[in-house]
Amino acid sequence: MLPFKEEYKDEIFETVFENAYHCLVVVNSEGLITYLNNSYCHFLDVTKEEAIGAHVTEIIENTRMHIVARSGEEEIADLQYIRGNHMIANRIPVRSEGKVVGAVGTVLYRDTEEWLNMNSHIKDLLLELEHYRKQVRDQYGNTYSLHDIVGSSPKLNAIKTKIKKVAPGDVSILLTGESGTGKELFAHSIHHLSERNKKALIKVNCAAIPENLLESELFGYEEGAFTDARKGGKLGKFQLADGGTLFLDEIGDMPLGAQVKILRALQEGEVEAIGATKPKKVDVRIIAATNQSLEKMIEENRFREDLFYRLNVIQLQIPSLRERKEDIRILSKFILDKVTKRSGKRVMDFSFEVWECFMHYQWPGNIRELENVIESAVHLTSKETIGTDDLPAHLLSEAPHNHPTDDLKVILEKTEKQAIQNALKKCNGDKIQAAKMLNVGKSSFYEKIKKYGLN
Ligand SMILES: Nc1ncnc2c1ncn2[C@@H]1O[C@H](COP(=O)(O)OP(=O)(O)OP(=O)(O)O)[C@@H](O)[C@H]1O
Repeated sequence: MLPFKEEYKDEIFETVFENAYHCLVVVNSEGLITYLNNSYCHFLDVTKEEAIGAHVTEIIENTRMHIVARSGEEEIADLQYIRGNHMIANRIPVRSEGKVVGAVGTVLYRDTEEWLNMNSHIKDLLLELEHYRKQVRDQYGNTYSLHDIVGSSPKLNAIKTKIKKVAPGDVSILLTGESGTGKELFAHSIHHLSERNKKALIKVNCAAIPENLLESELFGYEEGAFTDARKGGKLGKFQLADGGTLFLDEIGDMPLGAQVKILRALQEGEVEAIGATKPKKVDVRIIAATNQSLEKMIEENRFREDLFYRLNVIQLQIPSLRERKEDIRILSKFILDKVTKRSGKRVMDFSFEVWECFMHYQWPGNIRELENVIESAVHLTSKETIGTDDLPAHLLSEAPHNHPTDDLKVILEKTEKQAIQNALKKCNGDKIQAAKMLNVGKSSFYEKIKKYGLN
């Protein structure tokens, strides 16, 4: 084949790039746009002047071009949501002398009948997927991952790191911690991170099931096993969790009789439904949780030592809220956002005094109590900012005041904390500005914020 004449090169490029139906973008290795064709400009409603030189993330929604221009790994036929449409994106790295120097991206966008049909087909499929996801959520309860666990205190981060290490295995995990610290949330994230996440996490609240029903709840029964037995029998929680995870909540409330049966099921890997003629193999991972001291219960002969060792292969102690006060702010904001979205009420923030109160209160009911306090305050308040008059009285009685017996160090610390809080309030939470206002270095300011749990 004869090569094109050099003088047609520009025309060819012009035809291929500018008059193409698809959208085309080129970025350099820093992710800055070096070229955007007319179709794409038109679709994004930007001019070439605005786009060229800008970082691609500022111009194109959900783009990954800057990532490909760095990683050098091409991405073909990726679904990308831009301006209300599901587009098909290809991202191809450009190399020069073995080095990645940028990337070329195309998104398929043809304003034709087929594309519109395909787009609505995808929308339809996504709706269907959401429908099934909801069904799964309704059937098995919500599923949560580590991302849903709000907070970044060193204590919480240490638990998250440990969870990432132990979740993939099959070992039993015992979650201990006061009521309301989030044990159930952690159980979900362990399941989510494990290889069992395609199967269900089945929860048994050992405290909520009457002793005489526990066996049939856990192991199920066969048709005709007893007078009220349902036609066709009933699967137990162990069978439902087969291949997945069984979460035994409030394990300390499990009666001794049922403890023996659970131990047998775990040791032998099989369960026998009531009225069944032979046991059936089950493969479950156990996560148990308790807010009681099982060691103490063993001493009092209320919990079996052999079951304890079986469950306690890895123990994760979830810290109370008062042990990680650094998380109170972010948790409160997260909860406020959740409650206002649900209630539709416009409440934006907490007053300075409320923060003060939250930081001094001991939170015996932990995050569940924080949720209740915020939920009731949102309903009670008539302002956009929750004030102390929206809080229950017992929270206020723990508010701080200088004690006559405080030594100088304590008084200085209280004053320092107050000054930092005031500065942060004046600067709308902007730490760098607040540090400047108080004339302290950035790193020492951050240390103090951490020390006083103000982040
Ligand atoms: N880190 C967190 N981030 C966001 N929400 C949290 C967090 N920890 C707990 N919660 C919320 O607090 C509430 C109580 O949590 P959860 O039921 O998991 O506690 P628990 O330790 O299992 O309590 P109990 O021992 O009483 O069963 C839930 O609504 C949960 O979503």
